Amino acid sequence: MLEQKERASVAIIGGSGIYDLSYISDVKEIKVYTPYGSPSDLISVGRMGNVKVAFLPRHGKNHRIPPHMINYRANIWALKELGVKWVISVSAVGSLRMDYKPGDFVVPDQFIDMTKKREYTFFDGPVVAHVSMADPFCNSLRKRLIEKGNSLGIVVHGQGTYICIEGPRFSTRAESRVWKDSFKADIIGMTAVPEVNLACEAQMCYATLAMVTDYDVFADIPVTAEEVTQVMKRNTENAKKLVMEVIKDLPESPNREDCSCCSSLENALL
Ligand SMILES: CSC[C@H]1O[C@H](OP(=O)(O)O)[C@H](O)[C@@H]1O
Ligand SMILES: Nc1ncnc2[nH]cnc12
Repeated sequence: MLEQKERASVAIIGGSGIYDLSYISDVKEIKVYTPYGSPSDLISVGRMGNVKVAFLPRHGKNHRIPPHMINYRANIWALKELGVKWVISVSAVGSLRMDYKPGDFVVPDQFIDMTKKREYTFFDGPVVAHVSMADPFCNSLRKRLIEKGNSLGIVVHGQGTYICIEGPRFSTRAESRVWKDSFKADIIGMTAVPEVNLACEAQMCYATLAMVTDYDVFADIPVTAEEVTQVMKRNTENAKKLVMEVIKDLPESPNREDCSCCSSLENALL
């Protein structure tokens, strides 16, 4: 049940270090109720130019929810309730390769799921769905982030495999070696799964703008939470600018010729 009649076509889910979005005007904070309980926080609904935008801080405003305790289903459900079609997730990630440097952005095209105990689906029965995850991130939205980033002179790597660990702890050195050398993952974080899966089930276009904050634990000095937030703070302006420029040019609804996100359930339901 919705408390009000606010709508938005685009949502930004802010990760570590991004708890508000200065570029939104006419902001109203709203509470959205879902069958899965409360989203991570009130949702800010406002405008960027002519586009109606919703903003949700994934960990809550004071970073009080750790990655394994986030109610991903409530978050995605709430955004769907608001009419959201496009979701841009901003996330801090560790790098597993030297050429993806702290401060660079990556727009991942694949993920590897190493999480252990999350709620991964809206389809717990009696309706059963097996949604394709071959290309989990929306290619149309990814392309917009990459091209706009390049035109703004921001370093955006256009490909990457995001390995999602359960957290909240960081990896051991042995684990990091496996992610990097055996699994050939490029970046590491704790939140893309099941956020992206659920967005696919909800037939929304979803892409991650990942900001590299550290070299995980294969560097001499292993990553710390303090390091992640400091690097993120120094680079949030670039993230916000890029997101805003992409949103300004987004059509109200995705074009079916550019991606198949809004028909993801067509061959998935049993
Ligand atoms: C603060 S260090 C680890 C934390 O940062 C990332 O969060 P997010 O993806 O929401 O930016 C990572 O996934 C961990 O949750
Ligand atoms: N090295 C790392 N491992 C897991 N999540 C992260 N978020 C930012 N850096 C990370």
